[in-house]
Amino acid sequence: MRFESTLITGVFLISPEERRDDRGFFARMFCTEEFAARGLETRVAQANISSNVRRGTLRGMHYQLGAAAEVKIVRCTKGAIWDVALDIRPDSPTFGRSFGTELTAENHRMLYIPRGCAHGFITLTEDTEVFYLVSSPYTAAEERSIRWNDPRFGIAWPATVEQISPKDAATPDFNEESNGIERLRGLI
Ligand SMILES: Cc1cn([C@H]2C[C@H](O)[C@@H](COP(=O)(O)OP(=O)(O)O[C@H]3O[C@@H](C)C(=O)[C@@H](O)[C@H]3O)O2)c(=O)[nH]c1=O
Repeated sequence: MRFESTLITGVFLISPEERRDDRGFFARMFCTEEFAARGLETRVAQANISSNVRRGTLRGMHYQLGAAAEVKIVRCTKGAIWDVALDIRPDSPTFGRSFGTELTAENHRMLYIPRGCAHGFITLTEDTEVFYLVSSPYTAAEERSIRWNDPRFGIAWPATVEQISPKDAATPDFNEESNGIERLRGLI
C-alpha cells in the first residue's frame, strides 16, 4: 500500500499496490503490519456499509469524543464520493482546515481519518456504496456533528446537496463547548 500524507497531520490517502496478472490483480486494502509500522491504528471495532440512492447525498460531519474517539478508514466500493476530513483537534496546527478527495470504486483509494477529525462525504453518482472500518464502537452519547455548511469552517463541496438526514441538516452552529472540543485535546 502507498501512504500519502495530506495537508492535515494524521490524515492519509492510501492507494493499493496492484499485483497484476492475466486474471486481474491482487492488492491489500488493510494490513496490520503495514499500518503498525507507520504508527497507524490497527484496531477494527466495526466495518460499516453506507448505501446511498441519490447523487448529492451528504452524510456528516461526524465524530466521537473521549474514549469513543475513532479512526476511520473509508473506501467507496460503488460509484463515487467526495470524502472529507475536518480537523477539530485543539492542539493541531491545522485546526479548522479540511481535506477532501474523490474516492471511487475504480480508483480503489482510501482515506485514513484520525481521532479528532470529523468525517463526512457527498455522493457524486447515483447508487453509491461506501465501506469503512472504524476503530471504536458506535457510541451515540459521545457522537457529535458539525454542519456541512457551518460558516466557521467553510468546507468546499464539489456538488449540490440533494439529500441529507434531518439530524445532519439541523445540526446547530459550531460551539466549542457543545462540540466537546476540549475532550479532543492531546490528540495529534
Ligand atoms: C453510525 C451508526 C449508526 N447506527 C444507527 C443509528 C441510526 O438508527 C442509523 C443511521 O445512523 P446515522 O444517521 O448516524 O448514519 P450516518 O449518517 O450514515 O452516520 C455515519 O456518517 C458517516 C459520515 C460517518 O463518518 C460514520 O461514522 C457515521 O457517523 O444507524 C448504528 O446502529 N451503528 C452505527 O455505527
